[in-house]
Amino acid sequence: MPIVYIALGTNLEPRATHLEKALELFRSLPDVEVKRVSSIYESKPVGYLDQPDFLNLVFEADTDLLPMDLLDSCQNIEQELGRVRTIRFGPRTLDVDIVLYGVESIEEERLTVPHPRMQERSFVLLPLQELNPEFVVPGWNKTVNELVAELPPEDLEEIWKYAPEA
Ligand SMILES: Nc1ncnc2c1ncn2[C@@H]1O[C@H](COP(=O)(O)OP(=O)(O)OP(=O)(O)O)[C@@H](O)[C@H]1O
Ligand SMILES: Nc1nc2c(c(=O)[nH]1)N=C(CO)CN2
Repeated sequence: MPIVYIALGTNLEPRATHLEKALELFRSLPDVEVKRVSSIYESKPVGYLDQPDFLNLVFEADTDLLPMDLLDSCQNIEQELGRVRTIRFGPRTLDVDIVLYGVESIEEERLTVPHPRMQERSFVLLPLQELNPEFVVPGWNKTVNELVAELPPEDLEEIWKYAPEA
């Protein structure tokens, strides 16, 4: 059964509630076993800047779902949390990204894994580093620790860590 890492992000209040609710929905899926959840990280928006700050976390899960079925489940949970897609990279009640699906590299129209922007995102790499620092990321052939070390120093200064989710 592959271990997967899934990233959650939210920048519309109540942000912490959206993360809690999303984890609850993932925990209720019969084919997904949530194993560990990172701390919550707060950071300024990356990309489209004129929007509120984000809360992000990453969780680790075992799953029997094939990648596309896992993506469907992630998108269903996004919908349940009421996300309305407007501006690309813009505000959202919940964004769910599949960061890693075991050691697989996937290039499909609807799904690219490892997530194609993970290596430039402190809000993905820092929570992932908490959970699996020595994991070798397929495609980059670098560990999570090495990818974190390559982030610009300011990206590590402008991100705030809070206690792990219960
Ligand atoms: N690894 C992945 N995880 C989740 N969605 C993915 C992934 N790879 C490709 N996608 C596709 O990306 C599409 C757009 O996703 P979304 O609207 O969440 O982008 P975004 O959140 O604005 O940007 P980003 O993907 O950089 O977080 C989704 O419909 C999905 O099919
Ligand atoms: N800090 C932060 N910035 C972002 C995020 C996010 O989750 N956190 N998600 C984005 C689009 O997916 C764009 N910018």
